[in-house]
Amino acid sequence: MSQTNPFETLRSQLQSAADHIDVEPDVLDRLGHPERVLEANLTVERDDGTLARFPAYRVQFNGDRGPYKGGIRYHPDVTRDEVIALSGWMTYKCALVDIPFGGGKGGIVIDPKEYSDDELERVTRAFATELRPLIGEDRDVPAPDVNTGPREMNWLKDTYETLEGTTAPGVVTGKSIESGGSAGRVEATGRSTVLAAREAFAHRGRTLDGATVAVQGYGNAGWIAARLLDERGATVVAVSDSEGAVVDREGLDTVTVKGHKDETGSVVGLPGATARTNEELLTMDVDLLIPAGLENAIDADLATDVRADVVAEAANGPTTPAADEILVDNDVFVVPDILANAGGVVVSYFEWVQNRQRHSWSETRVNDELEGRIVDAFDRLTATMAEYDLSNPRTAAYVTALTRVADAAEQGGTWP
Ligand SMILES: NC(=O)C1=CN([C@@H]2O[C@H](COP(=O)(O)OP(=O)(O)OC[C@H]3O[C@@H](n4cnc5c(N)ncnc54)[C@H](O)[C@@H]3O)[C@@H](O)[C@H]2O)C=CC1
Ligand SMILES: O=C(O)CCC(=O)C(=O)O
Repeated sequence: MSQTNPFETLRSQLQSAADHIDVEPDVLDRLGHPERVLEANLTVERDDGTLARFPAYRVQFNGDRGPYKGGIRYHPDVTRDEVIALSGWMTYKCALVDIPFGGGKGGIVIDPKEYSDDELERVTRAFATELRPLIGEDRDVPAPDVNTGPREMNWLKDTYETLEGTTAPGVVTGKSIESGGSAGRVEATGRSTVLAAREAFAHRGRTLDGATVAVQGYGNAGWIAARLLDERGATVVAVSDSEGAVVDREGLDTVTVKGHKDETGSVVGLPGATARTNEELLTMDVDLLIPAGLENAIDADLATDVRADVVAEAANGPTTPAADEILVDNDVFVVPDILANAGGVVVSYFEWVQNRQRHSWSETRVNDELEGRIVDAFDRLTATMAEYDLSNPRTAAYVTALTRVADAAEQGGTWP
């Protein structure tokens, strides 16, 4: 698998859209780079009394449409360019689904499996202390991403509020319900992936009922997508994580797989299933493929062997630009990440609104409003494909998103 730099991927995606709209090269250059990058070294005491150092980043990519918004990732392979790319994707994702946020992202270079819960709490609180001058309900609003969830968001909020001497629940989203989180936020990313896949199938005159599905990555996004597809009558035939894949052509019980992963740490070894590699999963003969792991899962070499009709990108940046072209040439409909996984940030927006209003919505209201946003964004995507005669859905998504960000920047007087 080739390791394309995600920041180059982002710039290539923006260029593909700019080729079809009236954006000057200097404006494109500006909108393809972050406004600022915080680089910190978190120093934390380990349980044995020694010190450990963790490089950490928070990137504020663009704030022309509202406060910077985006998750925080804990992973040993986090790099500065990766976090920049992720923050850029957040900028264009928020614009595409038309919520009043800019884009940001954070990351800590850490393998959380190697640390105790107490150590992870100290790391998170150390990061919150570094972030304090930069974040805030109207400035920059973090959220969960890979290897983080409600627990880490609660710690971030608590540290921020303690240091500021106030209550400010909207300073982070993805919190637990008890700490001001929203109903439906944990499921939102997987839910939007399924809604987007449903729309893509409908666009091709098909339904999800009876469709076969492979899901790469069985974390928050992947497992929820798999479970909802299972509930909607699709057959999930393969799932994976970083350790490998398991396959059952008769269909996996998604809840049983989750239980096995919670118990053993991996989907691998699931009783009754056949072991496969991640590459084999990605090239299986299925109707729907959901990459829900990390970037660069589908490169050009692998793309030629992808046999799914629809790819719905739960992960950010799973398809390299070269692979994207091959998939389009092979008539695979790829629902781009900035639409398919936008449910996470859309429900984060709902959480932020509820926090600002000191009010809470029912889960039904959250899910209904999420569905409306995703369906609208999908309709806009297909309308843009038709209007500009585009065969690549991702280019259409960026045509809309880039136009909105460029308009906001220009009208806000970002440059003379
Ligand atoms: N959590 C959220 O709200 C959102 C997450 N995303 C994206 O979804 C993707 C997954 O994030 P989460 O589910 O939140 O993370 P997670 O930490 O809950 O799960 C990640 C899963 O991916 C697996 N994985 C990692 N490397 C892999 C590889 N090389 N091959 C196969 N599986 C691999 C892990 O084993 C784990 O099962 C990321 O790209 C993230 O940026 C996007 C929007 C929102
Ligand atoms: O919920 C959010 O604010 C951001 C989630 C996220 O990091 C993403 O969409 O990639």
